[in-house]
Amino acid sequence: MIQLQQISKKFGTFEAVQNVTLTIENGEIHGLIGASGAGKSTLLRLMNLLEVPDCGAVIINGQQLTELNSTQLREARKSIGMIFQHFHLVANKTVFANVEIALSLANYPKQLRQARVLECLKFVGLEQFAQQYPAQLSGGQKQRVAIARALANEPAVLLCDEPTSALDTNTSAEILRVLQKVNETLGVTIVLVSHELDVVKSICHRATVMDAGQIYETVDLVPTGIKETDHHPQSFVNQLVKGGDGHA
Ligand SMILES: Nc1ncnc2c1ncn2[C@@H]1O[C@H](COP(=O)(O)OP(=O)(O)OP(=O)(O)O)[C@@H](O)[C@H]1O
Repeated sequence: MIQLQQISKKFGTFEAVQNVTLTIENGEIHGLIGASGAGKSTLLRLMNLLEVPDCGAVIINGQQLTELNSTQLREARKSIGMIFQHFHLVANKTVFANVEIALSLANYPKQLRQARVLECLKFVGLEQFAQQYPAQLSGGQKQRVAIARALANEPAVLLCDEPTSALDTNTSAEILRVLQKVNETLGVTIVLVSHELDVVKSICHRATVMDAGQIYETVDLVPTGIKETDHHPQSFVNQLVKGGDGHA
């Protein structure tokens, strides 16, 4: 369970997050949605203390992160994975090495690392790309590597900051399907920041709408499912010329 209790964060005099209290249950996919600048990313980064709150408590599965020293925080962060809009892969390392980094940073036993990396790459469908470099991959493949890296230490929570915003509709659907599999088969709690309503509606069980650094409302959702998009070239022509729904 993720518990945010009356947390606030200022940048200079600007209050990016103001007195937010929110509980996210284990096993949920929870969306954070709102206009640009509403404070979604800041709130997400407060959940693993990438941003340190000015006041309030961040409690993950009973552990109050805001009270930990740096060694304890490093240990606690093993159970909180994170992915980003622009993937944040290391360009001069192979796909395999990118995932392995997470294990070495966590002092995962050396003799078990290779098997664990391959297991994570297999989970995201990329085991055959282990020796490629990020530049040789599509955006969707890069995001899948980032997911494999985030899963390496078997996190209980996965924080996702606009994970599909740099991707086209079909690739976005592919990543949402992987995130749903992470939630359903591994039981990982997911917090998903997005400015796209369709993304949140497709896989989230609840969503929190943010406005000007505060929670406007939290709502229950019934996920609508991930929609396939028709990418036949005629569908693009139809959308361009007729402003239709894209179905040829
Ligand atoms: N490190 C920082 N230093 C100064 N201001 C910041 C910093 N990080 C965020 N802000 C400001 O805090 C506000 C909230 O930013 P945040 O990125 O959390 O919003 P957001 O809802 O995720 O918006 P977007 O979708 O545009 O990323 C913005 O006005 C932003 O400029």
